[in-house]
Amino acid sequence: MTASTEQPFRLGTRRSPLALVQANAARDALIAAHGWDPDAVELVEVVASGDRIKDRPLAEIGGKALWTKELDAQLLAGEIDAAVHSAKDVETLRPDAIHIAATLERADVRDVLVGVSTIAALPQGARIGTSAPRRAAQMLHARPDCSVVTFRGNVATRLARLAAGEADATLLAAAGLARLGETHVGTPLASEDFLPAPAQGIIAIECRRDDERARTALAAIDHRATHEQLLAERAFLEGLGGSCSSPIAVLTTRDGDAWHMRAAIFSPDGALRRDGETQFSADDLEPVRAMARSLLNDAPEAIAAHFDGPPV
Ligand SMILES: NCc1[nH]cc(CCC(=O)O)c1CC(=O)O
Repeated sequence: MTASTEQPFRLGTRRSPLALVQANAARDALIAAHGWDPDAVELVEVVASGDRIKDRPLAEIGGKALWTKELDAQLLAGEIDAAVHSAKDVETLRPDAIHIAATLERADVRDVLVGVSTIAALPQGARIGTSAPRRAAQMLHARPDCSVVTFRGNVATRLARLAAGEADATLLAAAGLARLGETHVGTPLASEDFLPAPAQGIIAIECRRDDERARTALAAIDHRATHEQLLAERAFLEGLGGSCSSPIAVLTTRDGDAWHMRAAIFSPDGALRRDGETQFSADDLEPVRAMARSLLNDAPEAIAAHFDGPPV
């Protein structure tokens, strides 16, 4: 396809530096997979409400739709053909007319600790800068003496707030740091010890469910193993009725021909933690939903209160 014979493929993206790197990765993948001219894919920058409101925790200002609402509207209005997202920021329940058509190969799933070299090296009573319930709870579970200060904004903003002494340490996704070229920052935490967020490290590209042209174009860049992990982790989230205000951690790894999932849910203060694990195959996610059910059934109220349970 060339831009002269057909309309360019319009890829919607947020405007943060990380979002733009991710959108360019999707664009490069499309161009390479189809042998398209560089101008056959056009990036369309969209301002998300989450990028405008920076001083309050996400859970307080309405959750993850803050990252998807504007891109969804443009997609449904036909102003863009697809939207590129950090899959981690895409809410569990999506409009019926929108379909996750492709995922790029999952990057490093780990969180990076910045400010100190290990969790054990945190000074007594250290302040952890984060606004992610999972990072806060998991860290407080390991270090109940620490406290959490709300840290939002893009990666550069958070690093600047750490440098300004607003916290003693912060946690950032290795995937995001790497995409921004910040590989020298901090120390990655082993994913088995500090479990990642559902979908961390995955770039997802959505299109209209009924748009065959876009679906075909995007199928060519889909990384199947990543897509399988994403669907499984999203099924787990759905089974819990979890949102971005629920402290949920999950790690999916290959186990021979099958997949293995480890998960943990927490009370927000980190005092309580429940762990689960299961094996599953991509064509049967029931074990994943069963794990969500049994975790919730056994969870004390201090944990369960932050989950809605499976959809009815
Ligand atoms: N919540 C913001 C967000 N969404 C996705 C990433 C990183 C990239 C990824 O996980 O793919 C980040 C930054 C961070 O958590 O440090």
